[in-house]
Formats: sequence, C-alpha cells, structure tokens
Amino acid sequence: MASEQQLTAIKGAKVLMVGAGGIGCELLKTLALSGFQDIHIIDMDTIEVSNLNRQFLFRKSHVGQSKAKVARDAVLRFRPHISITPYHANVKDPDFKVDFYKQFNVVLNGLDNLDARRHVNRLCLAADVPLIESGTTGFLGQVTVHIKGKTECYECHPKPAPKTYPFIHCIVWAKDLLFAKLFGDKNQDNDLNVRSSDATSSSEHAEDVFERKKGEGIELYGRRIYDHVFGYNIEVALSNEETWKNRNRPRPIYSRDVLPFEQIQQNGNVDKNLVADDPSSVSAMASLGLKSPQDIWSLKDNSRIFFESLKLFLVKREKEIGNLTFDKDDQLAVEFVTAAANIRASSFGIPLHSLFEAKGIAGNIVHAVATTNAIIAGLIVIEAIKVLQNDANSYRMTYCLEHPSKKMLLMPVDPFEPNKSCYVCSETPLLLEVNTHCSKLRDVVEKIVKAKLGMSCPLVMHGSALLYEVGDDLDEDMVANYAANLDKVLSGLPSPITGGTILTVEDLHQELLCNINIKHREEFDEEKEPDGMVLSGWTQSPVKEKDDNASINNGASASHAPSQAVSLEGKEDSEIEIVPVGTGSVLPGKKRKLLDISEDTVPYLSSITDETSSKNKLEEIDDDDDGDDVVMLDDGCSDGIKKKRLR
Ligand SMILES: Nc1ncnc2c1ncn2[C@@H]1O[C@H](COP(=O)(O)OP(=O)(O)OP(=O)(O)O)[C@@H](O)[C@H]1O
Ligand SMILES: [Zn+2]
Repeated sequence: MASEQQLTAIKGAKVLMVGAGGIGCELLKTLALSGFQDIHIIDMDTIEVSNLNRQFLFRKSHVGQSKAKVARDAVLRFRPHISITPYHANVKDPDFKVDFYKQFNVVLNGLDNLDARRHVNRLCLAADVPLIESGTTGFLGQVTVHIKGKTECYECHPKPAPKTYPFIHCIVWAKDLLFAKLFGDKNQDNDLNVRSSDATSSSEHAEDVFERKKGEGIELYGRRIYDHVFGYNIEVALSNEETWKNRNRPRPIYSRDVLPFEQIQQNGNVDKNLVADDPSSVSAMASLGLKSPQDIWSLKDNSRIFFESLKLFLVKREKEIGNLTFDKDDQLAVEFVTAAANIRASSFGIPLHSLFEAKGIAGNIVHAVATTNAIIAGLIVIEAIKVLQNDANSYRMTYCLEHPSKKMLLMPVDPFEPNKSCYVCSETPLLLEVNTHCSKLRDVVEKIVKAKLGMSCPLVMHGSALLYEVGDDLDEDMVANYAANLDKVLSGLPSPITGGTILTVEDLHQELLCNINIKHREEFDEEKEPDGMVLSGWTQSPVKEKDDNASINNGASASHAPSQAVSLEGKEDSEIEIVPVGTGSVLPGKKRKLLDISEDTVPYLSSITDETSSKNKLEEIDDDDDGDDVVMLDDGCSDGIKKKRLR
C-alpha cells in the first residue's frame, strides 16, 4: 500500500511513457492501477498479430490501429476518470522539443532500440527531467534511474553499435511468418498479408495467395509467393506514408528482375538429392552446388536457394507440410529461412548474412517473456514514485535475473555517478584522430557525428564558420554549398580543419552540443580502424578508484550465451556479472557490487524469494515461447570502464 505522501506525489504527477509495446502495456496498466492520473504515451507503431500474445491491452480486432491510442482506450475502460493522452508518432519527431518534455515530472522508457533511447536521454537532460530506463530479454531485465547531475545518464558509457540487430527482424520474419505460413499450420493467425491485389476486397473468401492452385506448377507457385512477399507486400507497406516518415523506405523486389523465369526452371538439380532417402538430408545448397555455409550469397543466389528449397520441400518433404515448425538443425529449413531473410534484408538495405550466421541467429533468438515485462513495469513504477518524492537515497538500478542468487531474482544496486567525460551529460570535449588530408567532411559526418554520436540533424561548425547543416528551411545556395563541403577533405574546407582544430557539432533537435579536438594522424590500421579515424575521450573514466568497496571490477571476459547472461558460478557472493539487456544491441558486461538487500528496497521481493517456486513459475512461462521480441545475446565485451557508485 502506498503511503499518504506517496499517493499525493502520484496524484499530482504528470508522466510521459515512451513505447506502448511489451513493457509499455504493462507499465500503463500498473501506472493507472497505482493511482497515476495524468499519463502521456508516445508510440509510433500500429498493432500486429504477433504482439497479441504479450501486449495484453490489444485484441485481434485492433490489428493495424495505433498502439498508443488503443492502449489508452483499453485502460480508460477500467480507470475512466484519469487522463491519458496518446501520440501516434515517432519520439524523434521534432514536435517533441525540450519544452514538451519540461511539462513532465518524470519520463519512463519502454523502448526497444538504442537510437530512440539515446534521443530521449538527451532531451531529458536538456529539459532536466528524470528518466527511468528499462529493457528486457527473455527472463532478464533491468530498470535504471537517470537524474541529471546526480546519476549516470543513459549514455555515460558507450554502447556498441548494434551489428546484427536489424537482420534479426528479417530472420524472425522469415522463420515465424513466412516459413510458418508455407510449411506450418495453415490456419494460424499471422502478420503476413495473404491477399493479393487481384483479390476483391469485398469478398470474404478471397483466395489465400499461399495456397497452391490446382495444377499450378512448382516454379509458377514459387514465383507467385516470391513476388507477393518481396514485391507486392512491400508496395502495400510503402503506400502507408506515415510509417516511412522517419524510416528508410524499402525497395520491392520481383523475381523477374533478379532471376528470369528460364533460370528458375533450370535452377537446381533435384537429382543430386535423389541419393537422399532421408528427407532430413535434403539440401538446396547441395542441389545448386553452393558449398560454403560461411559465404554471403548474392541476392541472385539467395533467390535461387529460395526457389530450390521451396521446391525440395514440396517434392521431397510433402508429407510434413502443414505440420512443420522451424528447427535450426533442419538443413533445408535453415537454407529457406536464410535465403528469405536475406532477400528481405536486401529490400530494406540491411547487410546480408551467411547461412552460418543466420543459423546462429535463428537458433539464439530470445523470446519475450510477459512476466519479465510485468516485473520490470512494476519496478519502473516503484522508482518513479521515489523520483517524484525526490527520495534520492533510495534510488536503485534493479536487475531481474534468470536464476535466483541468494534466493533472489531481483538485484538492486546503487546508481552510479555521472561519467565526467561523458560528451552527452558533461561538456568534456571528444578527441578525433583523423588524416585531415585524406578524410572528407562526409566521412566525419556519417561515420562519427551520425553513427557514433547518434545525431540525426547535425550541424558542424569551425569557430564561427558553418561547414554543414541539415534542415527544411535552407535556401538552394546553402544546400549546394554544404553538399560541396561534404566532398572536400578536411584540410581543404573553406575554413580548414587541421591538427589542433576544435570542431563544434550540434543537434538542435536533441539540444546537444559537443566539441571535438582534432588530431592529425597519417595512418590507420585497416582492420582495427576501418573507419580511417578514431574517436575517443568518452570511453575513459575520470574516476580513480580508491575505495575498494566502491569499486566495480571490469567485466574483463564476459562470454554470454543466453542462459549464462548472468553468471554466478565461481564469483564472490556479493559480486555478479550484469549484462544490461533489451537495449537493441549487445552490451558490455559489468560486474556490480550488490547491496544488502532488504524487503524495503524491493518491496515485493518476498513473493518471489522461494528459489523453487520462482524458478518453476518462470519455467512455466517458457513453454509459451511464441513471443517474437528478439534481442540477440552475443559475446559480451568489457567496456573497460571503472565507475563510481553514488554512495
Ligand atoms: N522512435 C520511436 N518512437 C516511438 N515509439 C517507438 C520508437 N521506437 C520504438 N518505439 C516503440 O517501442 C515499443 C517497443 O515495444 P516492444 O519491445 O514490445 O516491441 P514491439 O515492436 O511491440 O515488438 P517486436 O519488436 O517484438 O515485434 C514498440 O511499440 C515501438 O513502436
Ligand atoms: Zn552521461
């Protein structure tokens, strides 16, 4: 039960929630039931069938509608007198300026990607509004509190850029949607659009394009599926302008453009598989003479594998069709999923992957666990109430573990101090080593300012000389001038950038400005420094640890298969390796000293302290693994940073 004081703080609060997905639905419900009365929600997406298993505010009839709006309506049904304001929009939309943030007492993130999280972090700092961050991956999760000047900001320590993340979505699409639709239960609910343009929209019984027509040849059928999912469905998606306002538009791909019809007919050599009595050894790669699973196939080869594996399923494994579920040890299934994921990746401008990599990703996908989202949402609200009461001594970052430690599944730790060399929350300049005679301004803007510093609308200045900016209100001359600058080497710019120059970069939408000291360097190691430049400053810790009790060891070697993501074996009782999860990237492992935990710090801990019962509870949920929230857990790496706790 909340105290009088807590209730007063809750009732008077105006909160912003960003994201109304897995965590967001739980969070909105918990906020409403805890007495919050003024809640604003931003979410840019519409509801999909695959969300329904865990985003419990949504029903099948809501598919296609705004998540923020439907979530609001669902909660108003049981809390009709509170105010919930939905925004069906990208949080990076310039309408959400610093003044927008200033109206809130606290911002609560339930996002699934680094880019949006960094953006919100910057605006919360600019507006001086506390931010509570969260993330989940399967059974793992965490909640962190970020208060300007008091605790570390979300970006105080660099997070490696996600490498495979967008590709994971292609794998999930190929595996859980396309493979399931073609070879699994025909009557399942599925997000794939199954109606073609010829199907009259009025007819309820319009044909399902995935059904093979009577007498239809395998090649024709394959081509129809290919053109539907990679061509027509992409065109349908493109017609919704709203979706692409802040995203890269995909390109429809049709089979005739990649592989002329004759080539599809001559595609594979099914006979090569004749020796295979065992259906499990049938392989499209063998049929096509593609040998190495490590090779990254071209779009054309992926298309050939697509047609060939489809053909082999229909010819050699006909009996299994309708009952198949994806299995990473099923060679033909992996070939099909790799090819389909790569063709989709090509459409979205995402780098293609080898069969070997795709198999690893497909086999390691961690599904969302609704209970973890619910626990994390509860913890967000607990921290939010402390923040509203300005109860700084009780702020905790809490980690939800997979296996109990000291009979606990929730690990609270003290928040950390801000990193004094963080370019986001402090004014410490960065250092860029670059060959100023070879590198162009475009390289700095793309590889450093956008990719590393996460600025979306950057402006680059040298002293008072404006070298580059983006914006809707620029006149033609300025646009031409900036375009010309982008193609000049740094030392050849109108206001030359050389060793010793201080460059100022700014993103007006994020209210972020930082200075970069330029150091000229002649040579770079192509393998280790592929950008041809090195950015530093931000990663070094300003803190010299003196107090052993306050020190955190670096997670020197943290290899984290999903089940080991939090590894306790061989560790001192009070020390644990923690991997922040659900952040849309693979994050470094960190060891953190645990607090003495009492039930005061985590009020509902007592309900899950029984080792056996809590484990069983979670394992039951594992049975329902048809969630599609995916975060790859890869090998973690140390960020090599020492941090200092607040107390
Ligand atoms: N830039 C953004 N602006 C607004 N909302 C965002 C932004 N980025 C992500 N989101 C929202 O954050 C939510 C994250 O929820 P969640 O992790 O459950 O993902 P999901 O997209 O619902 O599910 P899945 O990715 O597993 O299909 C989504 O609803 C998504 O629309
Ligand atoms: Zn910071």
